[in-house]
Amino acid sequence: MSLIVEHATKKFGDFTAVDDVSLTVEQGQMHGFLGANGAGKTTTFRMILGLLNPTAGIIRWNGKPITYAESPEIGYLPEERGLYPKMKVEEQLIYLAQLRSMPKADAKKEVRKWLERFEVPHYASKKVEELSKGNQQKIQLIASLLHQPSLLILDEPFSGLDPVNVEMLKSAILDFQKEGATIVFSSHRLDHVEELCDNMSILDGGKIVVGGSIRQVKRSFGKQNVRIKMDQDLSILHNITGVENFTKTHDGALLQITDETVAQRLLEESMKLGALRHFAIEEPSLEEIFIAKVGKAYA
Ligand SMILES: Nc1ncnc2c1ncn2[C@@H]1O[C@H](COP(=O)(O)OP(=O)(O)OP(=O)(O)O)[C@@H](O)[C@H]1O
Repeated sequence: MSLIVEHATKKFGDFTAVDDVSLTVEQGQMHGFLGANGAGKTTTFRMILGLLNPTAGIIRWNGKPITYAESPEIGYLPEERGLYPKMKVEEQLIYLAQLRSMPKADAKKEVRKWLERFEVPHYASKKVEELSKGNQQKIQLIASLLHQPSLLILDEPFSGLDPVNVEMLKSAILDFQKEGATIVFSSHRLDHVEELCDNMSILDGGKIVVGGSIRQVKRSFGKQNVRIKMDQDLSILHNITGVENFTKTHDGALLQITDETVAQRLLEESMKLGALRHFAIEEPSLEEIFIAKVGKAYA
């Protein structure tokens, strides 16, 4: 049950919103889809969902080209609100599950279970518009996974949530993955992607500029960081060949180096300066990789 996007391109008139995007998400994997505003994430999701036809390329689910007919197998949490504001929560969730071929009695049982899990059972007979933004997001997530889809597409699932609710939704999504679902999600928080995903893609101007397993992406980036904790002034270390960036921290310094061999030299030089409390080589963060590849910070 893998998702395969092969050379997908989407043009709106002369404008290319998605440009030759290819990626594979194996069954049970969680794939992080990153990109600044307008990079083409939602357009790619809409093609995967069969809501937009690619101008070129093909999208396969379970080996077959994806069409709208597969929609009961797919769960989608759109970035913009996709719920009826005037309809009551429970009634609406049951209705949406039935649209995806779930029998009413099963839908009712699942709705109760999810409302309990997300600690909102008392909102069952309230209209969606009466709920806070965060609670509407919980209902939106329930709507996307209630019918037990095997492919889940989540566009910014954690937006508008406080940290406690982020954890609640994260654990539900992870449980869903453990049951075998294939998940693609976009987020403006790189730490969420780093924590949850096996693989990732960074989209820029409709093109994938970085893709693969997070470990592999970090390894192939080459550059690493060295964190040093000591009381002496460390700014002289900035002059060592291979030190690309020097940031003074409250307890020492963080240096970006071109490769691991520079770390050895840094260790020797810092030991000459005085008593070393801490010296560690750290892998690059996704934020650093994003800035290097896209040329601006991600947020
Ligand atoms: N129906 C459309 N007609 C014309 N242009 C469109 C259409 N849909 C999207 N676009 C354009 O395609 C580009 C990609 O949009 P898309 O919504 O896929 O980006 P995104 O990565 O999801 O951005 P965001 O993070 O802001 O949601 C944008 O420049 C957008 O204006």
